[in-house]
Parts: sequence; structure tokens; C-alpha cells
Amino acid sequence: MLRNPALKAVHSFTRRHVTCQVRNYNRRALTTTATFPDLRMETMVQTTTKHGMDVIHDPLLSKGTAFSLSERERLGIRGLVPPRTQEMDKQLQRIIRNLRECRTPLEKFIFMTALQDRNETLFYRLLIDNLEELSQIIYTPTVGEACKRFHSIYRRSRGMYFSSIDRGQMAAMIHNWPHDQVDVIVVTDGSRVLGLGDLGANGMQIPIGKLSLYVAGGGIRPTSILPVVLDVGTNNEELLNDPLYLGMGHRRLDGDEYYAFVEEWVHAIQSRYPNALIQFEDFKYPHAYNLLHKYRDRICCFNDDIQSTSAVALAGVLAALKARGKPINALNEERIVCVGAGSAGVGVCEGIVDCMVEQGKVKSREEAYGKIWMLDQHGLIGNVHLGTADTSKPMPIGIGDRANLDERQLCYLKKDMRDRMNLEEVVKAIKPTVILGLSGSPGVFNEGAIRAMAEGVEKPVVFPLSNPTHQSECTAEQAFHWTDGRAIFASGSPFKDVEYRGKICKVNQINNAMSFPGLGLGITVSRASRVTSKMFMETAITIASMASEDQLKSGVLFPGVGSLREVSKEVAVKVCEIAYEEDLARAQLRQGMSLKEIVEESMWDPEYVPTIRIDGHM
Ligand SMILES: O=C([O-])CC(=O)C(=O)O
Ligand SMILES: [Mg+2]
Repeated sequence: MLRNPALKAVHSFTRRHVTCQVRNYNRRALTTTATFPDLRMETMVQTTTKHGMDVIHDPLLSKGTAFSLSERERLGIRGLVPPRTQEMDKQLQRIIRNLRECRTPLEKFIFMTALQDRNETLFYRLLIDNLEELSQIIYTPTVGEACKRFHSIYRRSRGMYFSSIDRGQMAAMIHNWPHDQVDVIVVTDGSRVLGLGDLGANGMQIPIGKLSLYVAGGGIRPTSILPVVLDVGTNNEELLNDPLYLGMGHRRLDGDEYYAFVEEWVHAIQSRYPNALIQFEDFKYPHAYNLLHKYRDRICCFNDDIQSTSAVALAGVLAALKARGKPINALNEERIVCVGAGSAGVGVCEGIVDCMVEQGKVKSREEAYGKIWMLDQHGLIGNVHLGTADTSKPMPIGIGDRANLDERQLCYLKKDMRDRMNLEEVVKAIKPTVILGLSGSPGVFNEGAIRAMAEGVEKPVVFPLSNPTHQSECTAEQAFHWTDGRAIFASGSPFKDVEYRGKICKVNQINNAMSFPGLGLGITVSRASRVTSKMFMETAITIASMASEDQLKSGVLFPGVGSLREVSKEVAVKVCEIAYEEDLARAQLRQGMSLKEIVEESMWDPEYVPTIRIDGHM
């Protein structure tokens, strides 16, 4: 039956499919070698039951103008695309030329989305080959603008929406998703999108953008990802009053109703995809923490804004110690100011505290809390009994209410300092060595504060981490000018390097994108059942060790987003190691292969593979 050498080749790769496929083509007398000139002994193939226009309109199958003649023949699309078969490099030339003609980042975003909707292989090739430039379009910062405008630039559906009208139906609905294998799910309720606040269902662009980076940076398969919005309503008046808004037109569910909604969704996911990693994204404080606390020991999940941001910020601080010529286990010698007390602020500080405790140079957790001064939108979390500082000019930072501080935030309360001191007062009083911005409030790192900081330390570590760019606590230019070019600088969104008095001052980007694709890859490869704190701490240490001595000296803390695949590989290997060490891995290790080889081999690379049609009744 398998006389044809090409069919034998396929047979050795996907026995089940090809045996069936042979039957199929036998019936149509298409078993000559000529039908499969593109298949060789070692050829990878993808199979489909689709035919004709359905192939062309499926972005996971479509190759646009790159279908070979024999593929056109066997997929029933002969004559349905222009006659010349165009290799991928030619397609890329055309795409790049068109992309360059887009005038604004948002136009580029719309262009990239359209490409993703037509041909995912080409989309990911383009993205991977131009990661530094294009991650700024499909991800931070442009994705922020795209979220705000989601309901007006909406073209085609992607991902799944679970909304308040779906209660009681979610377990059935999850079966509408077309793929049986899902490895990574990114879910948001749109309540705190980047530093932009409540954007309701418009937040969908965030899971889509994050998952595109999972594929491009972490080598996860595009068929194995699922972006999700939990549409529990919105409190954004502008959206509620906009007749074109696409989400539910009621205010947010809260309290028990909210948690019951999420619980039903988790059950639905678990019923179909029990092994999938769930990334909670852009949930407002304290829901973000409460959900993490509820689910982290029950399912394979993490919160990106709390845990990944924490890992990358810690990586940045550790690398900054190295750049200053200090050992990385001297974290306890730093004095750290954190502006922002929401999920990211508290998450980052907890990661630093965990690390100080792990390094063994503090006697207690309390001592570690003492090295961090936290400010919320009213100023320092200090001692009300000592009086409150001038509140006539409240700091415009963060969301939330000073009166609602919880036990996580109160750990940082400074008993010996007045409550609500402003940033400059705090800086003058404690002379910090590191200042972190996780406030979502632009400009809060003001000149007075940063100049005062620079007086007390040779190389001030200035990390305004809020996103997107216009929410940053200060600009790179400001940081270098106010510190005479001495700052070690990193921001959440990209800035260009700054020239200051003839010297090029290096800008780093500390974004959780450096962490989550590698983490997801490690979890997927090892089939870890849980995501643990150790995985994040080791991720931080791994990333912090990636820059060379020379790079550190020049102010580069670690490789940029352009090297995301290399960073992700290292992180994934570490995460796998921990998964096996902690006895959480469910994948069998393969004999004779190192973890690094297994990770490398499992990374998906966008290239066209021959497509063959199979019988739908397999
Ligand atoms: O999306 C980003 O660029 C980083 C992030 O998670 C956030 O700011 O919420
Ligand atoms: Mg986020």
C-alpha cells in the first residue's frame, strides 16, 4: 500500500494520518510520486481535513502566495491564489515594505493584526526576525493604545470571552474552542490594563499580545494558546456610555459574585484543559492577590503582574548590584523606595524580601521589610501617630484608597516616620540606593526627588516600571539629566539610549516579557503541575546572570527583548530543573538528552511545512 517513497516518508512521521490519507487519495487515484514532490524521507508535514477556500482563510494553515503547486493541487486551491509560488523571504519583503508605509504605531498594530489573521506562520516569522521593533507594536507600549481603541479598531475575533450572561454555561462553552491541546491561557478581567485602569472587555488585546510573545519568544505553538477575557462588566463610565463598546454594559460584578464567576471559569478550563498553564493578567488589586492566593496551590497558574514583574525587577536590582561591583548576595545593604502599592508594587517588594531572606543576611522577614519604604497615592506608608505630612498636594499615584491598606501593604509601614511624607521628603530622609516605580502615575519621579537621590549615591538605580511609555514615572532623559548621567536605568516600556555630555547612557527594559515566555515554555516542557516561588526567584537569578562584565560596566543589565528567545531558553531550562527537583514535573525525561536539548527541540519555529489533506473521519 505504501509503495510510493514519499508516502513512506510521511508514514514514518505520522503513521495514523498517512495510512488514512493514502486511502483517501487512492480513491482519487492520486498516489503517484508526482503528487508529493515536496515530501522527502525526513519531511515534516501538517495535516488538515480542510479544503479549498477554507484552507486559504485559516491563518494557521494559510501560506498565502507560498503554497507549492502540488499543495495547491491536493488542497483544492489551484487557481484560487496568484500563479507564482512565492518563497517566504519574498513575502517578507512585501510585508515589510507595506509595514513601513504605516504612519503611526496604531496603524502598524492594525496591519500586524491583519497579518496574524491571514497567515500566522508569516506573522511569527516577521515578529521573531524583528522582535525588538515589532514587540513594541503588538505588545507594550502600542498594545495600550490598541486596548483603549479596541472597540473601534475591531476586525476579527480572536480568543474567548466569558461574560456575566454566560454564568452556568461555561463548561459547555469551552468546547467551542477549536483546539484540543492548549498549553497556555492568558486571562484578564480588564480591570487594571497596564497603567491605564479599567478598560473592560477592551483588555482582550493584552492576552493576545502576551500570547504572541509566548509563541515568538518562548516557542509555544500558536495552536496551543488561548487568550481569554472574563467580562464581568466595567466601571469605566466612558465605555459604559459608548454605544460602540463591545463588552457587557453593566458595572463590574464584585465580592462573592465575582469570585463565583472566576471559580466557574476555572472549573470549565480544568474540565477540558487540566494541564494548561493559566496566567492571570492585569487584574486590579486586591482581586489579583486574592485569586493568586486561592488558586496557586490548586492549579497550574501564576499572576504575571505580581510574580513575573517581581522576577524581572529583582533581576534588574541584582544585575545593578553587579554593575556597581557588589556581590549579588548583598541585597540587604540596599535602601529601596517603592512608589506604588498595587499588585505590581507589592509583588515586586515581596520578591525582594524573599530574596533577602534566602540570601541569609537578614535575621528575619521583618528586618527585610525594614529595607523597603513603600509609598501609595498619598505618600509614605508611615506612622499616623507621628502625624501626617503635608497632604495639601497629594501625590497623584496609583489607584485605591489609603484607608484600605491591607496586611501585605502594612508590612512596609515605617513606625518611626510620619505618614504620607512625599517622595522627595522620603528620599532626603533615607537616602535610597534604589527607587522603583510601579504606580501607573506619570512624572511621579520628580526632579527634586531624583536629584536628592543622586546626591547620596554614586550610581542611583532608577527603575520607572509603569506601562505604557506615557505612564512611566519619569523618562530616561530626565533620569540621566537629573543624575549627571550616573543612573543605572531601566523602564517597563522601551526608551531610547540617552546622550548626556557626550556619553551614551544605556537604557534597559525591565518588562515581564523577559520572564513569562520562558516560564511557560519550562512549564509546558516539564508538564509541571504548579508554578512555585522558587521558579520565579531562579528566573530572576538566571536573567541577572546573562550580561557580560563589559555590558554591566556600560550600564546594560541584561539582554534586550531582541534576545528574548535566548533568554526564554535559559529561563525554561531553569524552570524545568526546578519542576523535576520539586517533584512537580509530569513529563518523562528523555534518555540521552539534556534538559537544554529537550527545551530547544520543543520550541516551535515558524516555517512552512508541506500540508496534506486527510480524511475527516479518523
Ligand atoms: O504588559 C506589560 O508591558 C507589563 C505588564 O504586565 C503591565 O504593565 O501590566
Ligand atoms: Mg500586566
